[in-house]
Amino acid sequence: MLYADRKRFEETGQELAELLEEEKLSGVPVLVFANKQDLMTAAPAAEIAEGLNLHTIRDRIWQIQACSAVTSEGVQDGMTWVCKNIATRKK
Ligand SMILES: Nc1nc2c(ncn2[C@@H]2O[C@H](COP(=O)(O)OP(=O)(O)OP(=O)(O)O)[C@@H](O)[C@H]2O)c(=O)[nH]1
Repeated sequence: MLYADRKRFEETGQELAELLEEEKLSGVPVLVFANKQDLMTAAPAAEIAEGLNLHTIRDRIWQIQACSAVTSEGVQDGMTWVCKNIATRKK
């Protein structure tokens, strides 16, 4: 997911919250890539986490990973997190 537009954080956060209510996704870990970090204009990961209200997620583990698809920085770290946490499903 790419979030470049700060005005849409609230809307995106709402959509994410609705998605996470889906029964099939119950307890499934959430990883958000804060992409485009090679650009000065990119919102920092902390700002995205705040904007999407990730800190209100209590029913599963979640992570926000700063990355750049252009330089590939952070991409591997995010995927490693997925591999480590994919089997953990909070009941
Ligand atoms: N500088 C930079 N550009 C990126 C990065 N990731 C994607 N882009 C560029 O951003 C543009 C949009 O990429 P898409 O994959 O179409 O993403 P999108 O979600 O449809 O659109 P955005 O809202 O721009 O994220 C393309 O020109 C990509 O090459 C990145 O990490 N850094």
